[in-house]
Amino acid sequence: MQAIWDIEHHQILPTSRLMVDLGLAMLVVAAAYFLSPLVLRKWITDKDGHPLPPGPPIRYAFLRKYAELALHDWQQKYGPIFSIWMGSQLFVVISDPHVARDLLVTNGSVFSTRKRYFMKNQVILNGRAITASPYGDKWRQHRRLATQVLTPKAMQGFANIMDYESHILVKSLYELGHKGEVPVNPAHYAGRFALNNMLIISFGMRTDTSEDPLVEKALDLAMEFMDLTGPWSNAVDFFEPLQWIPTSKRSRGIKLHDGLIDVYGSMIQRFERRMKSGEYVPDCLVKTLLESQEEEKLDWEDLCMLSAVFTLGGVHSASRFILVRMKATTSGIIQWFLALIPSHQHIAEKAYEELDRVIGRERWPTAADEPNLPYIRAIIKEVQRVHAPFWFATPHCTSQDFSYKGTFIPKDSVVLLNCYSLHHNEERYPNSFSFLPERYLGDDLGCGESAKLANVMERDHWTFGAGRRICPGLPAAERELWLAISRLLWAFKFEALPNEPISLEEYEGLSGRTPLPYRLRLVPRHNNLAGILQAADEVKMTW
Ligand code: HEM
Repeated sequence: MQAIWDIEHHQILPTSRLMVDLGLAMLVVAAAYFLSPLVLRKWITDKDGHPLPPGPPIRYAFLRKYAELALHDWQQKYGPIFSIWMGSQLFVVISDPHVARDLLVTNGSVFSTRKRYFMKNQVILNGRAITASPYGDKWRQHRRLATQVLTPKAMQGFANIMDYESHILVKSLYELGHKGEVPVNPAHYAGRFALNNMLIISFGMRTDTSEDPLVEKALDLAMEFMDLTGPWSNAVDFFEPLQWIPTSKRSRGIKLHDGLIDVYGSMIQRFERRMKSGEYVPDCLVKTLLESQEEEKLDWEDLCMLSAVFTLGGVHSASRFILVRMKATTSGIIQWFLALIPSHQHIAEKAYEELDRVIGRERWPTAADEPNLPYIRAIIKEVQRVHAPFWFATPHCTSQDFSYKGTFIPKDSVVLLNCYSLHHNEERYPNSFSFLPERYLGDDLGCGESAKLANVMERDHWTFGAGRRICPGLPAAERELWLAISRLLWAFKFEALPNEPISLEEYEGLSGRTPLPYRLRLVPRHNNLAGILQAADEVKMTW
């Protein structure tokens, strides 16, 4: 039998006994580690003795598959603000509109930085791309540059192309569906719609076919980004020693970072060549960045990451897409809308009534019609409430200690906006688990204006986050969603397939959520559709 020399007691121990002792010691250490919140919750207080927000007495290594359900249970048990430990990271979870306003908006100077998530913010985005930047001058500078092309006024410059893209979306689905005879999975086309809109805003270009190699590359990168990031998905973010182990996931993160620099870097170089040769280039993010690069002291990685996050972020959240050649599929708000509507025919009927009455059948809705179609607006808001793509927005982080209503929120806490519970607040949204667009009738505000309301209980929803980090792409996203959804409703009836139920409960994605793949029939509502769709053919834009 193998033996080992025990230095302290000067005796030989059998290896098996030593292994058992070691195993036991490790168990004790692990138990002490995972149960330490029992003690820490008493120890960690502010100078006035206020404890952390209440929460479970153990540390978690992972949460169950649909983490929002765990958080919803906890908010029912612990209240509107609670705390949990994921590994070594303390999370403070906000589930109430007043608390969200008090902390993220009123005290935005404390609650607006980002945790240096190892995978997303360090390895992949390297602290850049606005979303990964710590709160401070660099973040302010990058956000200011980016929002120049995203203001509602700047959106006017992209109005025609967004209009055109929604045309192509409806046309593609019409052709694919053969007048409702062939069931369609709309995800790829919805994704291409969003991708083209973002490419126009970022690079002043679009893809002309859904098999475009550029789309393929961008989709690959976006899929990988979604797989690798997420507020709860990476143990490596919460157990720091794991960050030093060269795992395959870590290698994928590094490869993705390099891929983003490669793909977006070469797109920027091509754009720059055109600019320098005197060729016409449209106003867009990359033009703004290149023109101000020297003055703003932007390095190459800044340029690549800013343009990448716009393209990926916009597509990623505005309407997920599908990689048809692989089994992986994704989708977003447009996907959820199309998943919901076949089982809510009475809502579709009301929408048709409004469209026929206000718009008629000789033309279809435009951006200018939005104020006159309150029911369609209400449908879009309700889809965003019931199926927000990110149940936890993007986590914020505290930059200093903060005391709030008898609780203590330490510096470096990750602060999570629990949109699932916020969106199922029965006081604000009676019958909150039902899809009821009527609840938004009379709400004439856009999401950006609604987020500024003094009475936070009147805010429409929290899908775009809150406070100083609120999504800067909101005007673009709203315009896109309006054009796509109002036109889809004008054009089609939506029918589920008898033997292919569409799940509204299950979903895919860790950092964002999209429905499981499904098919439906899109039946033209009237004969005028064909005529209107003939008016625009695909435009090939070279660059
Ligand atoms: C339906 C579509 C979209 C949804 C639901 C969405 C949602 C979000 C959310 C929840 C955040 C985090 C906010 C926070 O930290 O409180 C965010 C941030 C961000 N979004 Fe969006 N977004 C959408 C579309 C877009 C588009 C179209 C763009 C670009 C054109 C964009 C660019 C960004 C950027 C750059 C950030 C980071 C902001 C910062 O950290 O300061 N998003 N978005």
